[in-house]
Amino acid sequence: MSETKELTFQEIAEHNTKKDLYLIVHDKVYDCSSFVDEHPGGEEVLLDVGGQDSTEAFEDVGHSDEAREILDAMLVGTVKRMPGDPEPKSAHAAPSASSSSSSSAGFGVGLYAFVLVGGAIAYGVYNYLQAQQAQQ
Ligand code: HEM
Repeated sequence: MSETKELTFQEIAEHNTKKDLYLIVHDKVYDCSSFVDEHPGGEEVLLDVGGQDSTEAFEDVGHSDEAREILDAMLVGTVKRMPGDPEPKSAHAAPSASSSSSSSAGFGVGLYAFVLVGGAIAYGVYNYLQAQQAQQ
């Protein structure tokens, strides 16, 4: 079994049955046919992503190092990308990029709120002190 074998999306997509099941995880191709019956998460989830990129599904579950070792043992090759093929899926790149921009936006809104509330309190205190002075 050669680790440098390259398979196109079309070739991989043909392996989508229980007896002949290829999955893509992080642009590597794995033959999971022998593992389907043993998967602790059930065969259904593996068949759902058979012949497709299952990187997100695999990473979302937070699989253990043991799961990754099992995966390594089933390696058959890498994905050969052709024009028009889907982009590699990364479970982490998109959320981290959007969360950093939303957190900076959140900081901006929080800063405005802080200035407004602080100004209102200062104004209230100023009025209170003026009223106190007027009474004396
Ligand atoms: C072919 C690649 C996969 C391998 C080698 C694999 C292996 C494993 C292993 C060893 C476990 C036991 C817990 C652990 O060690 O993390 C597990 C659990 C699980 N897997 Fe996978 N898995 C694969 C793909 C998937 C995919 C694509 C899904 C889709 C959602 C999935 C869903 C689950 C779920 C839900 C559990 C938890 C089961 C439970 O705790 O009841 N797995 N997997």
